[in-house]
Amino acid sequence: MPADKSTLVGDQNLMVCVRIRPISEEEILNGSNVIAHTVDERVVVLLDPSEDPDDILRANRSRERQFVFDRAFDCNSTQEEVYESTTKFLIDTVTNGYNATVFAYGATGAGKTYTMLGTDREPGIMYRTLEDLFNQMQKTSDDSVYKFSMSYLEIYNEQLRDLLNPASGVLDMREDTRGGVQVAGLSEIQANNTGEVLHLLTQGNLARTTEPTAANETSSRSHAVLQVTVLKRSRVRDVTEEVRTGKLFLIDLAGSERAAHTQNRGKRMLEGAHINRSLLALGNCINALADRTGHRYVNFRDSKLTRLLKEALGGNCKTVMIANISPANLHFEDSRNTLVYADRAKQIRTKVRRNVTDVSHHIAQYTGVINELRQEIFRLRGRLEGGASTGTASKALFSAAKQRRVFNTTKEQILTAFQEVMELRKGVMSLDNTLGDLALEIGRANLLISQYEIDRVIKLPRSESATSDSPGTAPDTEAAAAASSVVEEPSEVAAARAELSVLQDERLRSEKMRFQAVVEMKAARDRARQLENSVRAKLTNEEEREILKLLSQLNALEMENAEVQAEAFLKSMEIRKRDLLLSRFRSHRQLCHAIISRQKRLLASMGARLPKSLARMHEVYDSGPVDEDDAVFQRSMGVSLPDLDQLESHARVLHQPQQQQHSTIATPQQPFDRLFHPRTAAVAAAASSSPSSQQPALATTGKPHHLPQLTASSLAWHNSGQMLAGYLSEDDLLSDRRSIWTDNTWLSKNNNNNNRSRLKHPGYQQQQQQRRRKKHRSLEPARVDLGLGLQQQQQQQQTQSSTRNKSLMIKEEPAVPAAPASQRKKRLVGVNSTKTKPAAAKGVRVQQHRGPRNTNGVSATGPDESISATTASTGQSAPNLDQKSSKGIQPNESMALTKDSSQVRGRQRSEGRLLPEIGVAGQAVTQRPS
Ligand SMILES: Nc1ncnc2c1ncn2[C@@H]1O[C@H](COP(=O)(O)OP(=O)(O)OP(=O)(O)O)[C@@H](O)[C@H]1O
Repeated sequence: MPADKSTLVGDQNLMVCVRIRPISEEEILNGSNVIAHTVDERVVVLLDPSEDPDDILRANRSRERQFVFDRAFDCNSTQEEVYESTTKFLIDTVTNGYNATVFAYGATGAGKTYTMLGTDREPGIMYRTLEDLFNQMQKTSDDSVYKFSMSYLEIYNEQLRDLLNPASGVLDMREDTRGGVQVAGLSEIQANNTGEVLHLLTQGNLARTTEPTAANETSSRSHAVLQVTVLKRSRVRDVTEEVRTGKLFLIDLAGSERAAHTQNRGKRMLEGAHINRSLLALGNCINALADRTGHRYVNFRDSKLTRLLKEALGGNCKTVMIANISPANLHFEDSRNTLVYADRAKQIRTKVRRNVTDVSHHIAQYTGVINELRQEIFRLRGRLEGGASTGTASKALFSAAKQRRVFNTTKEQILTAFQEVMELRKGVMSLDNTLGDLALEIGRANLLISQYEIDRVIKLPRSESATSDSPGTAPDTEAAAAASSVVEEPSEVAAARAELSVLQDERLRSEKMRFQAVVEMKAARDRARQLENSVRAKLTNEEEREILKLLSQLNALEMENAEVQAEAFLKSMEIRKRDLLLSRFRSHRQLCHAIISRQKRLLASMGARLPKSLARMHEVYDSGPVDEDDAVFQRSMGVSLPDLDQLESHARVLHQPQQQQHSTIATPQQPFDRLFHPRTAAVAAAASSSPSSQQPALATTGKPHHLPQLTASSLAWHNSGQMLAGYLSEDDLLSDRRSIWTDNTWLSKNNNNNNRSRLKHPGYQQQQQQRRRKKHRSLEPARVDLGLGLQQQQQQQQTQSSTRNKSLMIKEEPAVPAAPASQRKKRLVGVNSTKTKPAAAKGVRVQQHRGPRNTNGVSATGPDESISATTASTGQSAPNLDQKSSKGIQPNESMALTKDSSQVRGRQRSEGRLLPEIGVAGQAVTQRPS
C-alpha cells in the first residue's frame, strides 16, 4: 500500500492520521524520555514506560505496541506536509459539492491547536485550507460561479458561542427535518478573498476561550468549529442548472485531561469535566460506529460535540481525524488512549454523496427535448471523431470545439435575453394585479359612499311625512334635510372617502409604473428577437440551428403561457369590476325610484293634471321590471318592511312544537341561523290595526333595503291590515340579515363592524349571486304566521274578527295567464297589495284554512278548510277585503294573489293608495295618500 495516501478511496471515507509532536523543553527538564515514534509513514510505535526491561518474567513480552494508520507524522513533519497529506485533497471534494470534516483529537497539550491553527510563522490547516480554497475558486472562476461563506463557533462548557459575533451570547442547536444539525442565530459571513477570510479567522481565534493550565500554557478550553460553505454553479447557463453545495468543517477539539495530572481546580476543573464528558461521548460514538456488526446504537445526542460531529462521523461526509500525541513518557496514558480511539475509528465506514440541487428555469417540461438533442450532438460528435482520419479528425475536432463554444455562448445569450423579457413580463403582471386590486377597492369605496348618500336622501321623507306631504311644508322639509346633513356621517363612510383619494393616487402611480414596464418589456422583446435572428444566421451547423429554433419556440411558448395567464386574470378582474358597477347602478336606480314616486305623490296631492305624454310615461314606468331592490323602492315610498328580528321571532314560533308556538314569541337575540330550518318559508302574518284606523295598518319594524324580491314581493296585505301573506325563504332572511342597510341602522345589527370588510371580500359578490340563484330554486310553499308577533296585536285580533284566527296557505300552481286589465283592477280592490313576482311566475293559489283556534289566535290548518283560490286563474274578482275585513273573512272565501306583480304594483302606485306605511312593530301606521 502506498505510504502517501493523500486521498480517500472506495467506501473509506474516514482517514485516520497520527501526529507526534516534538518533545517540549519542559518535558525534557522534567526528565521525560521519548516513548512514541513512527516506523514509517503509517506505523506508530508506543513504548510502555511502566514495564521494566530487566524483568525476567516479562522478558519475552514486547514493551512496544504498534498502531497502523492512514498516515503517521513524527516530530519532524512540517505543517505543510501535514496539510498536504491530510486536507489539501478535500479542496476539490468541497468545491464539487461534498461535505468534509477535519478534526484534531488528543489529550491537552498534544498539539491539536498547533496542527489546526498553527502559528503566524507556521500556519496550520485552517489557514492553509482557506487560502487554497480561494485559490481553487479563482482558478476555476471562468467556468463556475462560487459563493463562499463561513461561520466559526466554540462549544464551551456545553454552550455554543459565535466566535465571529461573540456578543450574540449562547446559541441554540437544532435538528432540521432531515436530521441535520443547525445552530440557530449563528452568523454566516460571506467573504470574497483570502484576506477577508483570514481576517475573520484571526478575529474568531481571539474570541476563543483559552486559559493557561499546568499541562498547557495556552490550553484551549473549548472545541472550536470552523464551518465553510461553498456553493458552485456553472457559468454556462442551461435549461436546468446544477448547484453544488460543499461544506467543510475544521475542528480543533479541546484536549482531554486527567484531573490529577493537570492539578486543575475550580473553574478549570469544571471546564475539564465538560471537556472530558464530551470527549467521552465522542469516544463512545467512535466505538459504536466502529462496531462491524452495525447493531450498536450510536448515541450522538450525549453531548453538543457529538451532535455537531454526527454528520462527520456517521453521515454524508469525508472525514479526516488527526490524532495528536505527545512523545513524552509522562503522557503515556493519554497517548495510548488516543491511539486506541484512533485505531478504533479506522473501522468506521460512511457513505458519501454529493449535495446537488437542480434549479429549474420554469421550462423543466422541455428539458427532455433538450437532453435528447444534446445526446444527438454527442452521437454526431462521436461519429465525426470515429470516422475522420487523424489529421482531418484533429482539425474537425478543433473546429467542432470552437463551434461548440460559440453555440454555448449563443445559447447563453438567448436564455439571458429571454429571462430578461420574462422578468419584465412578471413585473407587468404584478402591476396589473395591483391595479386590479386598486380598482376594486376604489369601486367598493364608491359603492359604500353612494349607498350612504342615497340612503340619507331617501330617509328624508320620514320627517317630511311626519308633518305633512303638502307642498306648504317645504321649509320644514328643507330644515329636516339641513338637519340630516348636519348629522355626522358614519366612520365607515368617512374612512371610505379618505381611502378613496389615497387609492386614486396609488392607482395613478401604478399606472405610470406599468406603462414604463411595458415599454421596457417591448424593447427587451425586440432585442431578444434581433439576437435570435442574427445568431441563427451565423450558425452553420444544422443541428445547432435546430436546437436554437426549439429554444426559441420554448421561449415563445413560455411567453404565450404568461400572456394567457395575464389575460385570464384581467378578465376575472373585469367581471368583478362590473359587479361593483352594477351595484352602483342599482343604488342609483333606487334613488330614481324614490324621486319619481315622490314627485308623483306631490303632483297627486296638488291635483295637477298630467300631460298625456307624462301620464303615459308613468304607466310605462309603473309596468317596469321588479327586482330585489323593490324593498328600497317601497321604503322610498314611505314604506318599511317587517323587521328582521320580528320575522325571526315569528319563525321561531313556527319551529317550536305546536303548543309552544302559540305561547312563545322568540326574542330578537335568538341566534338567527337556528331559527330557520332550510327551505322553510315564512309566509303570512296576521297584522293588527286599530279598528278605528281608516288607513291600512301593517305594523312591522324596519327591514333591510336589500330584502330580496321574494321576501318583499311575497308580502301581501289588505286595507284593514290584518293579513300578511307571502313567501319567505331562509336564504332571503340570511342574506337580508347581512345586508348593509337597514331602516333604522346604518349597518345590519349582527354585522355592524364586519360589513365593510365583508364587502371587500372578493367572494362576496359571487356569494350573493349564488344565494339569489339558490333562493329561486329552494322556495317552497310554507305556512308561517307572522302575526306581527305582538301579543297585544293578537289580543286585538281575537276580539275583532275571526279572520284574525285564520292563516293563509299558499300553494304553487302552474302558471296562469294574466287576467284582463279590468278584472285585475277589480281584484286590486280586494287585495290591496300583492307583490308576488316569483309566485306570479309559477302561479299562486291561496288557500284559506280554518283550524281549531288556539289561545293565541293562530289557526291550525286542516284539509277540509282548504279553499281553492281560483280567482287568479279564472280572472274572477277577489272578494273585497277592505269590505270583508270588518266582518272577518269567511271560510271558503278565496283570495288571489295576482301573478303579475309588477303590473299590480304599477297600478297600485298610480292609484296612489297601495303599500301601507310600515312603522315599528305594533305602532300605528302612517297614513297613505289616496
Ligand atoms: N508539531 C509541533 N511542532 C512544534 N511545536 C508544537 C507542535 N505541536 C505542538 N507544539 C507546541 O506544544 C504546545 C501545546 O500545543 P497545543 O496548544 O497545540 O496543544 P493542544 O492539544 O491544543 O492543547 P489543549 O488541548 O490544551 O489546547 C504549544 O506550545 C505548541 O506550540
